[in-house]
Amino acid sequence: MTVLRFDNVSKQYSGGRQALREVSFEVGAGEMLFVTGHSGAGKTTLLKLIHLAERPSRGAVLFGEKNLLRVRGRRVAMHRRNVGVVFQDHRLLADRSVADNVALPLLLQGIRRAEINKRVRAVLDRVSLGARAQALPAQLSAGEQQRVGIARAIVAEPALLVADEPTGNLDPTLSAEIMALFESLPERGTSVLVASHDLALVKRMKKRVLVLNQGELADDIAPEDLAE
Ligand SMILES: Nc1ncnc2c1ncn2[C@@H]1O[C@H](COP(=O)(O)OP(=O)(O)OP(=O)(O)O)[C@@H](O)[C@H]1O
Repeated sequence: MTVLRFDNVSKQYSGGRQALREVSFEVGAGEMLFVTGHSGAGKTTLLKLIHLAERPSRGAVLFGEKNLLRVRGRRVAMHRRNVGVVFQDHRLLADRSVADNVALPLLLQGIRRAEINKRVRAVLDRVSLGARAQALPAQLSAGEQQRVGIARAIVAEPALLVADEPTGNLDPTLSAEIMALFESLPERGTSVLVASHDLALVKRMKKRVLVLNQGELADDIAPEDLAE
């Protein structure tokens, strides 16, 4: 089963910059893969087209059976329930506790408070932040804040998680912990697409790698073909 399909997708920003050129690939259910490339190669743009922060100039993005071109208005919020997003800069609400930040996607779905509390506790335990549930984001380290962002992105068990440089500012031990968490998601039904320019990390993970070069999909490397 295919979770995501890019069909000859191009993106030209209104400033004239061509960020993506005729990019085509598919992501299967239960797959974890990376997208890599130099700064400006188009990684963030590619992720934005998936969570509808941007629209393609040409081509189609399909999410399951759905052509995202047709997802407009109120349906955008519904689509985003199925896509968890981890931003490099966390984007946590500063005046809400860790638990309240993580609860947000479930609140938007109208889930009962008791059920929300249960799910928030479980996901905070998974990212080893059970003891910090009542802290404010500013009271946490950068790595802890990133883990809160990840907890918020996975709490609603989306079909796909997209993460933009999720280990950008983290030390190697924390990066490894976050990658281990991501690796555990496919068996729970969430596919994972991670944008990273950290080639050493990408190679270590031994997953499929999409390589972007100036907006073109220059390579689509299977795990077994990754050079040491
Ligand atoms: N909103 C925008 N308006 C105009 N041009 C943009 C916009 N966002 C990105 N670009 C341009 O599109 C190209 C691709 O940018 P993008 O952020 O997707 O690359 P990236 O691979 O994520 O880079 P980085 O690793 O530095 O984050 C760049 O040339 C960038 O300057």
